[in-house]
Amino acid sequence: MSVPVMTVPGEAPPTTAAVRAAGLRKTYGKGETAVHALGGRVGDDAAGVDVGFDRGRFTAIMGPSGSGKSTLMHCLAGLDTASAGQVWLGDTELTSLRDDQLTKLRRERIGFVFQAFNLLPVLTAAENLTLPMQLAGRRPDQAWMDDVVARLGLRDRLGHRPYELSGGQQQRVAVARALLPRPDVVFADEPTGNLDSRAGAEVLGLLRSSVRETGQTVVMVTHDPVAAAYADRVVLLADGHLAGEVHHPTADAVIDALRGLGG
Ligand SMILES: Nc1ncnc2c1ncn2[C@@H]1O[C@H](COP(=O)(O)OP(=O)(O)OP(=O)(O)O)[C@@H](O)[C@H]1O
Repeated sequence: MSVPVMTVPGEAPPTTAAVRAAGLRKTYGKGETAVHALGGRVGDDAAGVDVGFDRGRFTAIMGPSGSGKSTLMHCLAGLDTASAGQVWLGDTELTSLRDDQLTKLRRERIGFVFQAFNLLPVLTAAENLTLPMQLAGRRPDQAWMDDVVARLGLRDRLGHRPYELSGGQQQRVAVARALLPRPDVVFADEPTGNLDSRAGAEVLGLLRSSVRETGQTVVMVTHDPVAAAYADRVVLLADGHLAGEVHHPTADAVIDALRGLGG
């Protein structure tokens, strides 16, 4: 017998993992200079990293410098290959794909927001926004584009080039660019690292509302407990291993959890 799924208006629907990893390990280099960035050494007793990121939720990844946050994100996003273990994006196992298949998957199903905005300086905001979809041979849905542009407060900036925009405006273009193809997951790597606190709060609020209002899945690496408090859940890493979680985080709860790691 199937059980009806009840959703309450205004609340997120029940979730399953949009992206997950099992037994994930990453080692850089070989021999004596090898760095076991994630999950320890292959063959060690300790298991690799098992972690899932719920669909329609905002998750932050935190931990001390060198704990493996970027490595985890890069492996989850198919930007780096795993040394062992598996990564799935929905039902697709990334770790079994060839490079060309991974490139296609990243283009079609993953959105990225980086600390450095990564906008092309010769293109207008509008051209930057639509470039990834054009490269993928897709046409953005006009109503959806209008909605994203309006929500991100970019309507009167679309004809501007990046150097004519503030850092906060540039990052909002980068967020809109990531949201436009309706990706399975948006990965954000220190998205507020180059912004002042007000512009940072705007960008985080936009990521938050994309999760709440459109069910977008967001996974964000950050050092900032205030930024992490915008998330539904914080996953903590230490020395390349999972080291705990904070649900419904406040900045203070995150600071306490990081202190517990010695971070
Ligand atoms: N390409 C690489 N080659 C060799 N070692 C690497 C490489 N990338 C990362 N590492 C090492 O792997 C470990 C984890 O790095 P990673 O960048 O994932 O940590 P992080 O938690 O994101 O750090 P930070 O907060 O400082 O950005 C570190 O010891 C780092 O020096």
